[in-house]
Amino acid sequence: MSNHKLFLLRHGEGAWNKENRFCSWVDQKLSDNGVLEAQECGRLLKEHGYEFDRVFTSILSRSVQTAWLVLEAMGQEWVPVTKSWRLNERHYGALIGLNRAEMAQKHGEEKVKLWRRSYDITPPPIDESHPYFTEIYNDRRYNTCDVPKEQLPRTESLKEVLDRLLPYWNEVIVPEIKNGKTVLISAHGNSCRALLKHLEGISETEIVGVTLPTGVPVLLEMDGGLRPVKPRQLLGDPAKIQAAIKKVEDQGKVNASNK
Ligand SMILES: O=C(OP(=O)(O)O)[C@H](O)COP(=O)(O)O
Repeated sequence: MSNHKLFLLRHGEGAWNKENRFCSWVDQKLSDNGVLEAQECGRLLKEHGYEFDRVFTSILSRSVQTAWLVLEAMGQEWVPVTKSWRLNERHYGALIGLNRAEMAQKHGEEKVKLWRRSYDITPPPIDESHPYFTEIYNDRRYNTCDVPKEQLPRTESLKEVLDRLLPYWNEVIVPEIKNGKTVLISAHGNSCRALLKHLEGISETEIVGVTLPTGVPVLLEMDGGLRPVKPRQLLGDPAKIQAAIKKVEDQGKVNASNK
């Protein structure tokens, strides 16, 4: 049997990617540039001749909007799209809304890197006094989850993202892939990193060095047991992809440009 192809995609640039703020569960839309990134991603996938059977997104608008734009650019708008909070971005707790460069100024770049990229460090939880608490937890979308609202996270490490994502991956997405379906997961920087860690067996130390740029599809080819048969491929111009990764890494530096 031929290998399975799985595509992971971090949505196009959102308004807060541009402002260098931890966005997480705040529902920002794509920026104008993010719309272009998603459309360009769809054109690239179409040029390669890829066809999707199923698309999975989080319940945050930027991942849903990206999936729509990609499918539209590919002429595959009819493909079923399924949404789950389990693909949401990592819940950044009390860090939500804060500017990364200002945090680096205050706490040091190393600390910010640990908050952003380590496997098991959990930021302080969000509480009711946080400026975005009500906006997040009063949002109707969180009444639709498969756990009661009170049990939704108030902060998460990458490990905790993987813990809530894995049941959905195993019970909903894996059967589709094993049935021969080609799947696109349009999600977020850290929900995609968590899944990559699981699929590629990346160590807790090595995952710190994995950063995903916005709007760049990651192709994983896997055998029947869903073990990768070759290294992940980031599709597109390698120089542009490296520059985009550096831009995300630099967001945690004191003199990040926010551009
Ligand atoms: O909302 C976020 O990610 P997203 O833009 O992939 O949805 C996070 O704020 C990403 O932040 P990070 O790159 O510091 O982990």
